[in-house]
Amino acid sequence: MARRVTKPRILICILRRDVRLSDNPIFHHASQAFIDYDSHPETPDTNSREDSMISDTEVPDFTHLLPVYIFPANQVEVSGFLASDSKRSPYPEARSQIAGVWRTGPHRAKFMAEGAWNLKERLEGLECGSGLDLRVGMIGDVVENMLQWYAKEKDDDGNTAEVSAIWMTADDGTEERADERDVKGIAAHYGVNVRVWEDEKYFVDDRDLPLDMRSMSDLPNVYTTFRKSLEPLRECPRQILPAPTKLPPLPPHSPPQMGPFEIPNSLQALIERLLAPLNEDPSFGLSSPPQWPGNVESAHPFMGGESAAQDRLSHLIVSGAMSSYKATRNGMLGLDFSTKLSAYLAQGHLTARQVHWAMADFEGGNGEGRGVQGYGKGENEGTAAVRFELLWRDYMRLCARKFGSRMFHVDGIRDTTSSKRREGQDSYNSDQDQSSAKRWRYIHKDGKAGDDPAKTAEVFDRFRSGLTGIGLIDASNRELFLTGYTSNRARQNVASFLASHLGIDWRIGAEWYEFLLVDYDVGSNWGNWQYVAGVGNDPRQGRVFNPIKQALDYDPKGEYITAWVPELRKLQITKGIGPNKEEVDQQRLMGLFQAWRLEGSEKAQLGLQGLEWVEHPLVRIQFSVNRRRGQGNDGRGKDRGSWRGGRGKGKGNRRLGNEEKLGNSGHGDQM
Ligand SMILES: Cc1cc2nc3c(=O)[nH]c(=O)nc-3n(C[C@H](O)[C@H](O)[C@H](O)COP(=O)(O)OP(=O)(O)OC[C@H]3O[C@@H](n4cnc5c(N)ncnc54)[C@H](O)[C@@H]3O)c2cc1C
Repeated sequence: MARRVTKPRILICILRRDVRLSDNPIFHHASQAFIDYDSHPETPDTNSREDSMISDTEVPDFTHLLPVYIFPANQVEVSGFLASDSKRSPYPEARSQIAGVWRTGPHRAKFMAEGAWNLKERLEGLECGSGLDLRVGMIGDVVENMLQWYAKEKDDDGNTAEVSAIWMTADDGTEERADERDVKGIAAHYGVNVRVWEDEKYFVDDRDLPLDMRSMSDLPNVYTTFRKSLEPLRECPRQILPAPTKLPPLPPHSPPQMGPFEIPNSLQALIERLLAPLNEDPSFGLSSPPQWPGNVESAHPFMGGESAAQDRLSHLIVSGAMSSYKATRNGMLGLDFSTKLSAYLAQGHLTARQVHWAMADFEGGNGEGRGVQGYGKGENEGTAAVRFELLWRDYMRLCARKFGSRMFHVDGIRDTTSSKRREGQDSYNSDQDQSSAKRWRYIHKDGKAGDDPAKTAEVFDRFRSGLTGIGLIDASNRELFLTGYTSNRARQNVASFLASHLGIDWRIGAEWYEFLLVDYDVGSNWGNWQYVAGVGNDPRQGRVFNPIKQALDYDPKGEYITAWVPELRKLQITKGIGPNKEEVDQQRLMGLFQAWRLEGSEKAQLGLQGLEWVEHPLVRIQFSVNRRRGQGNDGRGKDRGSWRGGRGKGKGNRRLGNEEKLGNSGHGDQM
């Protein structure tokens, strides 16, 4: 049907962490409104829309849709996009507040670029003239630039194009909410209406939360209480919004990228621009950065984007990995011990309810996975455990909404009374004047813990480089540096080690994770760090992970440690127990877990003698095993041998062993 010839009226959609075509409220409603309008241009039929969220008055009158994905300059370093060497970026470097590390590292920058590019291709593939513009800058600046440009620009017929509305999806991070306020303020100045849609990438839709929880002050401070209020979890998620097949076309003209930046026109060039400033110092400030060991593969070799996310989800169903998830989720090596969906979920390449419905179809026998064990047999242990974990993610997100900048405070979210007192204050840096319940060691100031910030910085450097001398911690930090991923089990140990064994301000660990994680998510990262550091919403405070016992339980053959710490590969940890029979020698395993325990001659033979991390580990954890022959460990925490855990030398190293978190029982508040 021919459209009325009129000046273009543009709906601008700002995309942030909702980089997908399917199950995306913005694209769904833009498509619905457009199709309705296309069939009945004079009397748009708003009643036919599926979702009651959108009312007649809220449907903007638009002829064109301009989706825009913005790399935000405060989170992603954008100086690589400068149009020439002589230009200077108007933005400060995108570095963290305390440790001064990049906020977005190479793994996630690449993943984000792949995600945005994939969406661009998917939109262009609809063949209705749609597409995606990529921009860099602060979100408010980009929007202002666009509104200014449209206010001045004439189209081919001499008409000024008109921006009829701006749509974006809500996000719970403090910076993201500030962006939303900026956009609203700027748009109001230009007389443009802004609609911020519910963020629908979570397991439980906000609109379905129990009434008393909608006001955040009533969000339970304990996950179990939250979960129980929503069970049965399988019945929680809403239906998926279908991917549109037709969208309004891009406007005839769109504002160019504002100077001094320019946007390249291929994915490869986009990635190069993002990585250019990071590549100036590939050691990222470390004196001995981890090097790729041979013969090991990344546990997260996946590329970003909605298409890759759907492929991964489908693989998890048809391979049976989703159904075996409960048994394997505490693993550390390989592709399928856990879902590896976190990065897709964090960037909004995938929604939690898409994961739910893929599993529900399998459980109901009407989806993929025919022939796989459990097909058509309802919820199984694995699929139930995935739902349980997805709800953790929801909970962390709601905590971020509830506690705002308190998520970044050294005392965490526990000190809620003083948090109320200090409401409105940027508490990220307010530790200067607050008395912490715990004395932390800082790298940026004297923490009054008898420490020296310069020394703490050295210790932090060794921690990040995987040179602490504790095998599990070193393997995980090297893996993280090199691949952008490390398992949940390893993350818990690493966070606990920094906060409890080393007594270092947990926030610099969280900043380091923010920099490196491919799946970084503000609520999940800062919430989990707080939880493990003992300043978050763990109902049992003061738990400390013993990385030796944890290694014994979850890496009983030392495979994970030797994969990432190749210096230890030649250490023979088995002994003969009969003709052609071998078993792991627990005493030698202890040498793998902490190399300082090896005999001098053995260290010399293995080339370990004289290495700082071997001779002078950051912490020595006294731990011995007394295992009867033949009583092995099944690698999933079912250790039946006896052991004695003792007090280590590091400060803050308290209540090791018995007080550590439960194994993989799946009970209580375990993450
Ligand atoms: C110190 C620390 C920092 C963390 N930082 C992040 C982060 O920045 N982003 C992030 O997504 N997760 C974070 N986690 C949680 C968890 O480690 C990862 O979600 C998980 O390891 C990702 O791998 P997966 O997708 O294979 O997880 P799976 O084990 O397959 O779990 C399925 C999904 O459930 C969710 N999930 C699982 N565990 C948790 C949890 N403890 N908290 C919140 N969601 C969870 C994730 O979305 C995950 O993709 C952190 C955990 C710790 C201890």
